[in-house]
Amino acid sequence: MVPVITIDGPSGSGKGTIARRLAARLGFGMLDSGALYRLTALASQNAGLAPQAPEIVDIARHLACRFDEEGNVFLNDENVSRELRTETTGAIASQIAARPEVREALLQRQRDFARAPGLVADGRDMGTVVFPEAPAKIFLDASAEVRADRRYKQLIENGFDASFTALVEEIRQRDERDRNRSVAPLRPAEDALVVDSSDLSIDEVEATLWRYIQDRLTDRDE
Ligand SMILES: Nc1ncnc2c1ncn2[C@@H]1O[C@H](COP(=O)(O)OP(=O)(O)O)[C@@H](O)[C@H]1O
Ligand SMILES: Nc1ccn([C@H]2C[C@H](O)[C@@H](COP(=O)(O)OP(=O)(O)O)O2)c(=O)n1
Repeated sequence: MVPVITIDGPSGSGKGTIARRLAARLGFGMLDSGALYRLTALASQNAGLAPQAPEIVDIARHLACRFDEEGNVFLNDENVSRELRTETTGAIASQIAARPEVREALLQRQRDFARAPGLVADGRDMGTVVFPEAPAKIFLDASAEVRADRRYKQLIENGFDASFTALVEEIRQRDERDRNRSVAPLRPAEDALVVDSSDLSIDEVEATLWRYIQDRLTDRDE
């Protein structure tokens, strides 16, 4: 079986950053599962649909999207990388993601990303639902204040308008919805390594996870 490394955790915990570093180091592919929920949110908004509209299930099932090597994301051949990262899109993605039938529509597409030589997959339910057999599972966390601060800096750096106070509230709401939904709620898999990165640099997180992954992938080969 293709080795999969799962990285789950709340918004701003550093999943995407660490997933990119680990994938590059291992020469593995990447799945940014949040992007699929964000793409569904964007396509639904473009079609003028509310988050509860029944048509959204079909939109999720037939998403015409593409990811390139530089991290760009395309929806119907249009580069939507920038729109995808806004907090508004994140909030709608979180609402849509609470619907079991939307999650089901995206399930196989996510599993299809597992191809040789391996995959690093980040999201909310990678270790619990999508890849329960993964040999290495990580749950990345950080305090809500630290996560809001990171997101604020990231948005400003990328030229977006952002309010720190609004971000703290948005992150709080999204955490609550993602953790308390009935299907695939955000939680660590029983066999996940939980790392709180509040007081760790990106390099320190990477070093800790690298050791864990080496151990897990070696165990598997024995
Ligand atoms: N350990 C860390 N210390 C400081 N900043 C971090 C750390 N991990 C991630 N970041 C920064 O926080 C921001 C959000 O990280 P990101 O990987 O997008 O989080 P997620 O994918 O979990 O939402 C990015 O600007 C990233 O560079
Ligand atoms: N595997 C996943 C990935 C994302 N989601 C939902 C819940 C999240 O709030 C949104 C956006 O996820 P995304 O990982 O892009 O968000 P962050 O980068 O962590 O802020 O999608 C999910 O339910 N399951």
